[in-house]
Amino acid sequence: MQPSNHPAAHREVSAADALLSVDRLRVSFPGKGRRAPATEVLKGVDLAIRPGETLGLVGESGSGKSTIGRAVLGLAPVTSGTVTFAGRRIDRLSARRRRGLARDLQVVFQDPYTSLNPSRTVGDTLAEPLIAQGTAAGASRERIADLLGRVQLPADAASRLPREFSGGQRQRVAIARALALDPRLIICDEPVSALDLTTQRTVLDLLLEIQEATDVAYLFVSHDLSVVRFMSHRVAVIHHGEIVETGDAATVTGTPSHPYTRTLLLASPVADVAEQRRRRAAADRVAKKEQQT
Ligand SMILES: Nc1ncnc2c1ncn2[C@@H]1O[C@H](COP(=O)(O)OP(=O)(O)OP(=O)(O)O)[C@@H](O)[C@H]1O
Repeated sequence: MQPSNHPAAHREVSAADALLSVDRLRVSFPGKGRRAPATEVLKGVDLAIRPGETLGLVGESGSGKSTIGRAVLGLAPVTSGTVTFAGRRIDRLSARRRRGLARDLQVVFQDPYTSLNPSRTVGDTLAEPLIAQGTAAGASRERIADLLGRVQLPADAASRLPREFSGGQRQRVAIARALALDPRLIICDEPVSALDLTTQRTVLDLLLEIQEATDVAYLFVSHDLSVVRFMSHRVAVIHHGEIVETGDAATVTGTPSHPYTRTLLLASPVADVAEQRRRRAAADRVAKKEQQT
């Protein structure tokens, strides 16, 4: 394998510019049996995101994408390394301080069918973070109407239950909940993979519109290179728990320098058969050249 170009690329974002910085992050999960060895899932990951920026994180299933998001949220066991948000270390926060961080750091999960409480109305779901942060009931009703408008759901959605909505509409509710406290960063963990193609596009467009209006930053996790290319300013590629390539989205997804990214690019479906042939030919040429050297 070609050496990673990652350490140099990580310096694209200086510590002073970063809203989120993940440095040499290692995460291990304990083995299943008493004697089973621990599995190291993240092996020294470095990432940085600027305010208002989307960093796409792409890699195949099991590569460790969600674990990065979960570690940032304090939900995965960090063995070593640091996570810094807005200049403050957040990798070893107490539960109370972690709750305080919810104002600035939110998440949208993959599955809109399990991420919403089925017995709570949409209005109650949206009120929860507002009330937890001390917003008065009257002000939160207004805010809920505003949030529903922002995600293009009707005002009467507040009195309905999740089961009355389609997958795409539920994901809009999850996005509205994430936006409730005007966060600075949202971790979007495969936010459209459970949706059909047309619905995917409308949800992605909505996320872009929200970013344009609020300057929120996204860590956008997906196994789908074409979705990541569409959404991201910069892209990081993860393979077996290591970042193998980072750079601006057009370069990483158009002329990748790491063989693994080229494999991902070939696996990414394109409607144009001629374009797919061109990609294959280009990849074959690079592979031949590498064999010769
Ligand atoms: N709580 C856990 N305990 C043990 N192993 C875990 C745990 N969570 C994740 N893993 C393992 O860590 C590895 C990375 O998982 P992760 O969910 O981060 O991958 P991913 O790239 O997001 O893949 P996918 O797109 O399929 O979710 C997998 O092998 C997974 O089985």
